[in-house]
Amino acid sequence: MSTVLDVRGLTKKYAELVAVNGISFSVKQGSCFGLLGPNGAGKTTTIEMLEGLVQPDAGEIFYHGKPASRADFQQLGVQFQQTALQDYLTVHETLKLFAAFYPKPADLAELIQLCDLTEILDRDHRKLSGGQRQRLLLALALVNEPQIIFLDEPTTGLDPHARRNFWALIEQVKAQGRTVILTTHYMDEAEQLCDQILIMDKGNIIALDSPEALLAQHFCGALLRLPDQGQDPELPDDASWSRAGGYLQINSRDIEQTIRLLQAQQFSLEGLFIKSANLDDLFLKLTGHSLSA
Ligand SMILES: Nc1ncnc2c1ncn2[C@@H]1O[C@H](COP(=O)(O)OP(=O)(O)OP(=O)(O)O)[C@@H](O)[C@H]1O
Repeated sequence: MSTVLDVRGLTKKYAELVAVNGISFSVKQGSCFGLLGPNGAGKTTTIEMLEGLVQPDAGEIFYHGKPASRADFQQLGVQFQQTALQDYLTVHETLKLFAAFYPKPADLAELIQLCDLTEILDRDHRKLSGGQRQRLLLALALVNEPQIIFLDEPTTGLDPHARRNFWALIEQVKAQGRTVILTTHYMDEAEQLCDQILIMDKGNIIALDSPEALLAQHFCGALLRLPDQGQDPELPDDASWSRAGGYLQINSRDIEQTIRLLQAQQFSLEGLFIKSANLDDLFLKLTGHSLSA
């Protein structure tokens, strides 16, 4: 897979605040790249620099191996969280309006089928459900046939069924060889869709790799969670533990040995819960708080 986007030392300052602090990463064609981080981490500022909307103070952006140009920015597909659409237009009219902005728009019939808009073509776009609106916004972001598409929290506020439908749609967009750059507050979404994730905090990269590699680097074995009983556990060196949200969380390679040790140390096992680590746990470990919306 070739590299479609290469970012080196990207920096943005607002007065004394370093919103993005010299970050570097690259994105492969046809992959889904997830940008995650708590509020104020610098995700939006980063995305806006990549989209050509904000001028970096330092660093370089390369699209397809060349310094980013105006033409590159114009060829991006961008799905905003909030897009002001023309009132009183139907879904079909809105699509046609957006298509008219571009010299070589996508085939609208194909786009309508891809984004599953056939049933709602004649509906006023203000009367759509959350999932339908997101599918329309995605179609609008694809109308200029972009090879790289930016999605800003595309499933926020959708019900689980609509989120899963939207994920299937993203998979189809990826299968067409397009590259997806996604910001999300949902860890399960990142785990499901992203080939690579970048976790930011206070303008810096705190983790960058595939979800599987990051979980393997930071966790071994399973996670045991039990209600915090105010006592510190004594565990072997290869186990680690932390306290959060009224729970004691232990990452241990040997579950049986850990349970025996806890019992020997007079911990009650009532409420004990064992699970494998996911990106939520990773986020909590790296930033000290959960990202779950
Ligand atoms: N135009 C601006 N002027 C001054 N400060 C700004 C501006 N834009 C962003 N910031 C600051 O830069 C930091 C990074 O903001 P940014 O919006 O990039 O974070 P984020 O990770 O996208 O957060 P969120 O998840 O809340 O959208 C924040 O401290 C924010 O207050």
